[in-house]
Amino acid sequence: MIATIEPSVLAGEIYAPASKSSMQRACAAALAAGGVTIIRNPGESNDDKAALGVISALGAEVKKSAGSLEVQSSGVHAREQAVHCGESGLGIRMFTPLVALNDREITITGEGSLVTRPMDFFDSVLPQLGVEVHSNNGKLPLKVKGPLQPRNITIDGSLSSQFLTGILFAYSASGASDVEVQVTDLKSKPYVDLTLAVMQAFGMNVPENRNYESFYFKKQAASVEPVKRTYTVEGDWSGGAFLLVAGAIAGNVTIKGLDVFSTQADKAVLQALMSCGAGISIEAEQIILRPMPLKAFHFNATDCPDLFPPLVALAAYCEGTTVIEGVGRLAHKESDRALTLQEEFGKMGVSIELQGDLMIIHGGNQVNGAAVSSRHDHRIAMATAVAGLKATGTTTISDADAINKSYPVFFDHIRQLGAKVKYA
Ligand SMILES: O=C(O)C1=C[C@@H](OP(=O)(O)O)[C@@H](O)[C@H](O)C1
Ligand SMILES: C=C(OP(=O)(O)O)C(=O)O
Repeated sequence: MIATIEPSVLAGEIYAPASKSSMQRACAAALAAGGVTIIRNPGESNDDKAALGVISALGAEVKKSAGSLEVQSSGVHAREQAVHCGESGLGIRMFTPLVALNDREITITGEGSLVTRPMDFFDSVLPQLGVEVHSNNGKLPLKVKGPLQPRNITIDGSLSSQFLTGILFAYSASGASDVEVQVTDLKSKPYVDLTLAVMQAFGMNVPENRNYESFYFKKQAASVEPVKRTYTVEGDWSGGAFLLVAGAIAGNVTIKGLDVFSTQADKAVLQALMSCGAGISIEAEQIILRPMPLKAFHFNATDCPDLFPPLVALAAYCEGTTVIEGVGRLAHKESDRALTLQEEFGKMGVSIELQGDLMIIHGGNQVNGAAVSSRHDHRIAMATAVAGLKATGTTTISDADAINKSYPVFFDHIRQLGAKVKYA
């Protein structure tokens, strides 16, 4: 799909989409905790659909009705020999340890950029937990044969928090008792808070977080009886960040459905918006943005790496030199995002330097509409679209359907806000 964006003035209100981080965790928890779960506000992104496919393959019954899903589960009991994680990094890293609770060999596959993303973690960690693993030199497909046994272990958290999320789910689901997961150099810490919050909401055995260096499952007797529960998927601060930035540069917009008390990492976009002098009012039920002259800002995105793309779009319109820390976190996303941002924004006349862990964006100059490519990275498609709203001339984005990974209605939403956007 090619999307075409013309300079636009935005006005109106919109609900943020469902968070794929919250939705995929809810799927894992509904499977692992057992019982009956009603999931309200379910996400419909490709990553969310993949998660539903995985939990069905692992034994859950999923029934859809308007505005909600019902998931019935008696724990992890695979009924397929293969599970497919689509293109979801969280999906494969969270579900692989859960797949490994089974005592027969199961193949785990993925597609698109996921086949080139690193999974070596499993080669080194799962055998320590009694799991046989075969990977394709640290990449997909994986074959695992459990059952995983929770043991005291130390893992490396520097590449991604997603592996820890998977280990914690699997330990909890397999009755871990008096066992500790130690983690070194953990990055993206708030995502682990979200994992623990979802486990808590599902009545799972939640480990004690000892300063993000150790997660201790205390001694426990029997597991809790499966119950009936309702979980509402949170609005998405990651997708919402694009709407907030669009409002800050191109119009008066009201965004609803974002919980300011969420543990989502990307809620930190509010700090960046405040530091650049955006016209922002944060109210109980909504956030209102209006365009104001913007100034360069300094932001550390080490623990919220998905904010780089919307913040680059914001920085392009901020007078002066913006510095964003955490570039090292971007190499293994859907694309090598630091380079992709540099090259695609470069086509729009936005100069970006990469200096070690720092991204330096020279803002406040004319931003030109241009022919750019998402490189099949959903956040690049959305960032260039937002930048195009205030650019001079037309922006065309090829491979724009990459948005389906996290926010399939993104272009519809900005159109509802008044963006001049065409896609076919
Ligand atoms: O747990 C999650 O929901 C996610 C964690 C982050 O990954 P890392 O932990 O690899 O930074 C983030 O980039 C990803 O989009 C979603
Ligand atoms: C990197 C992302 O997701 P994941 O790692 O789950 O594929 C993302 O959504 O930007």
